[in-house]
Amino acid sequence: MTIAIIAHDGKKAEMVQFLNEHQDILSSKNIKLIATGTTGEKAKRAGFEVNALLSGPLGGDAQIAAGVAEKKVDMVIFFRDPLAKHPHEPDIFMLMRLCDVYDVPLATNPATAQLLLKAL
Ligand SMILES: O=C(CO)COP(=O)(O)O
Repeated sequence: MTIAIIAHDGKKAEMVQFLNEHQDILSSKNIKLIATGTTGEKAKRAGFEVNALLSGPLGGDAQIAAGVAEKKVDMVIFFRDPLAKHPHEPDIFMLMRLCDVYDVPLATNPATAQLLLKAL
């Protein structure tokens, strides 16, 4: 299955920590990771194999949204920063909307993401 990982700047450290804490699941279940650009680079530097797409503000969220619509993405882990403004807010809402349209599990914080991974 393909899991998309995305983190806003204020949440990238939390994402890397989350990935490290769940390394066993993420590397043992035939899971492929895709990510927005900068999140993907950080995950790669932490030792994960990730397909890094465009950076979020440059269309990365939109690429992942397209993957959801094309049924190529099975789960989205998106650590959003609710205390920051984002110039690409419309893309962020599009991604979340399409997860609801296509009934794709979407976790927007580590507690929910942990529950989703445990359910695999
Ligand atoms: O902006 C993002 C999600 O909306 C994340 O993009 P980056 O991973 O490229 O920073």
